[in-house]
Amino acid sequence: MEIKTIGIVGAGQMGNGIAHVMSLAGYDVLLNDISQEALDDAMELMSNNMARQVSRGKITEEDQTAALKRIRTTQVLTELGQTDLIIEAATERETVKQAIFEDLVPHLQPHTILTSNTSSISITRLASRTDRPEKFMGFHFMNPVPVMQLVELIRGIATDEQTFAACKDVVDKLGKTAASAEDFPAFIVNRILMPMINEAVYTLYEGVGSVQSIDSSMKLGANHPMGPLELADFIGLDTCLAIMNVLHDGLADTKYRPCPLLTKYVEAGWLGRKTQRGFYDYRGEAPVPTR
Ligand SMILES: CC(=O)CC(=O)SCCNC(=O)CCNC(=O)[C@H](O)C(C)(C)COP(=O)(O)OP(=O)(O)OC[C@H]1O[C@@H](n2cnc3c(N)ncnc32)[C@H](O)[C@@H]1OP(=O)(O)O
Ligand SMILES: NC(=O)C1=CN([C@@H]2O[C@H](COP(=O)(O)OP(=O)(O)OC[C@H]3O[C@@H](n4cnc5c(N)ncnc54)[C@H](OP(=O)(O)O)[C@@H]3O)[C@@H](O)[C@H]2O)C=CC1
Repeated sequence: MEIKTIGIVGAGQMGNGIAHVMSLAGYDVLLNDISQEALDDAMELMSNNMARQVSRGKITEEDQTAALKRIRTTQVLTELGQTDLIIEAATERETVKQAIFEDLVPHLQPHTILTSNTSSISITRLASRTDRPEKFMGFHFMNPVPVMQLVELIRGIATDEQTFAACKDVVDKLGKTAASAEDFPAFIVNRILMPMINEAVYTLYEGVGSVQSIDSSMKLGANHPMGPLELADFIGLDTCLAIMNVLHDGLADTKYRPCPLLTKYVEAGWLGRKTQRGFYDYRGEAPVPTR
């Protein structure tokens, strides 16, 4: 079955990036969020990001105009039932995702494929709450979506071959590279990346280094494009903590214990770039370390 229309749930940093690349690849996109403000912000951000791509010669102005025309927004989740493929990219909380899929199910066409952009949560468990576990899988983009080459594709226990092939075809049409991961907590990228970020927070917590020295060390000493604390702020500290909790609960090993300092930042509402404060304070001209 050929996929033509894509529904995206959640217009945060991932939802807007996914809508951006899907529309440029020629798909009709219906973007949903509970907040009209989030939908308006996403449209503005996509327009700005595409304008930058135009100015760098990566796409033409015609590409940008045509892509933006292919995106519709809605606060009514059930309208997404008319699309061929749904990618859920709402907050990393299992109860939120389950409620979204439960609301969607009665409104889906028989052929609609359901996927989640979850960073860590069991695909098999999410699928089991729907009417179509065979047409359900993980479709995990990396941040920032327009720049990062990888998409992790995760089969749940019941995912069928046609569903996997249809999603792989979409990844190919985006010009990105698919990696297949088994359905275990946090899959491949976050199973490896998130304990490193958590360890960087422990390094800060134990006073081994400051925010600046930890980030500089990993940038200059290990050639990482961003330091681990800068990257944590970029991902969102709430998302980082949620992933560590899934690893800790799902693998029952103390080596995945979330650092209490990470928990404290999240409890303070200091979630990183999206709230303007995390391991750095972004409210001034240049980011200032908060420790
Ligand atoms: C948590 C999960 O579940 C999984 C994850 O996603 S984990 C996170 C994975 N992501 C990473 O590890 C990102 C690590 N960081 C990087 O790779 C780089 O710092 C970065 C690509 C984000 C920025 O690179 P940089 O060189 O510092 O900055 P900058 O020059 O501004 O950007 C590089 C290019 O990306 C583009 N870019 C950056 N953000 C963009 C966005 N949101 N949309 C479109 N283009 C963007 C820039 O326009 C620029 O393009 P050109 O090459 O044409 O100039
Ligand atoms: N950040 C990252 O680097 C990556 C994140 N992911 C995953 O992508 C998903 C989204 O993350 P991200 O974009 O960073 O998160 P954000 O916090 O930026 O965005 C989440 C969006 O979902 C909205 N939302 C919450 N509940 C609902 C709902 N019931 N229906 C519709 N929209 C809803 C939120 O609205 P409001 O703000 O009003 O609550 C918000 O606009 C998560 O599962 C995350 O793990 C995957 C790869 C990388």
